[in-house]
Amino acid sequence: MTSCEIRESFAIDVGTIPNPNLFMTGLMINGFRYRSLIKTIEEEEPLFDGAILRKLDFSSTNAKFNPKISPEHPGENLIMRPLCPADYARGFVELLRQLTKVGDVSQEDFIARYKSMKACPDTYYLVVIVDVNVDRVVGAATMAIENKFIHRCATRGRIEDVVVCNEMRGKQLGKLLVETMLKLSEYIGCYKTTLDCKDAMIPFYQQLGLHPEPGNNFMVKRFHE
Ligand SMILES: CC(=O)SCCNC(=O)CCNC(=O)[C@H](O)C(C)(C)COP(=O)(O)OP(=O)(O)OC[C@H]1O[C@@H](n2cnc3c(N)ncnc32)[C@H](O)[C@@H]1OP(=O)(O)O
Repeated sequence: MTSCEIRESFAIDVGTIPNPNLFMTGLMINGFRYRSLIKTIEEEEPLFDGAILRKLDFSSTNAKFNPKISPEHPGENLIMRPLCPADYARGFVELLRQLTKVGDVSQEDFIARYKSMKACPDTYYLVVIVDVNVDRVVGAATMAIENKFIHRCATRGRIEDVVVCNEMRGKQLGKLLVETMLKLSEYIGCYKTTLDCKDAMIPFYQQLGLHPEPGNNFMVKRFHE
């Protein structure tokens, strides 16, 4: 490959990524820069096609947003997008510690889990909100899709692991994350979407159109703490 071809590949690849500035850190020697770029693009590979987030109709929402926000415009200096491998370095796992016990999760553990999710297309939708000013993950939520035989081979969604970092709470991001997950599950065609939460969180989810169903119980058997 000539240096000219290398530069051409660089230009094409940079054009496909959201924030090219992040990718200008490779060595100036052509071959080295190209190799470091490829590694970086892998690190920024989204778990799923983020275009789906822009297709969600936020013209009407269960949540009241004031001011209005959406996946495309989550707030000043914020972006919402699918999880990517580089989010480990952006504090994704640390953020989860504000939700529950996480334990030791090395970068290798994280990448292995990311890859196992990525290998199941249309199943795991992990969305993050990133503060681009500080390049940190400040919010996250998951929707897992379960394919069933019942209800004529229906699909259901489960919302999991909703969290917003302490410093960013009260800015509607929690509502935005859950509303996005609900709209996403509707868009995908789920016949229902559920979540488990503590009693204290019921009012939060009720304002988003979720409600406890009389007669339906949440049962659990725990095998580990
Ligand atoms: C399925 C699950 O994952 S359940 C676990 C939920 N996650 C957690 O408990 C982790 C720790 N908590 C958090 O990360 C955050 O407090 C979240 C995600 C619950 C809320 O995030 P925020 O960005 O602060 O919420 P947001 O600003 O959108 O708040 C919206 C509204 O919910 C209300 N609210 C926020 N937290 C709570 C709560 N714990 N209980 C009841 N209401 C709440 C707010 O008062 C606000 O009401 P308003 O719109 O009438 O003013």
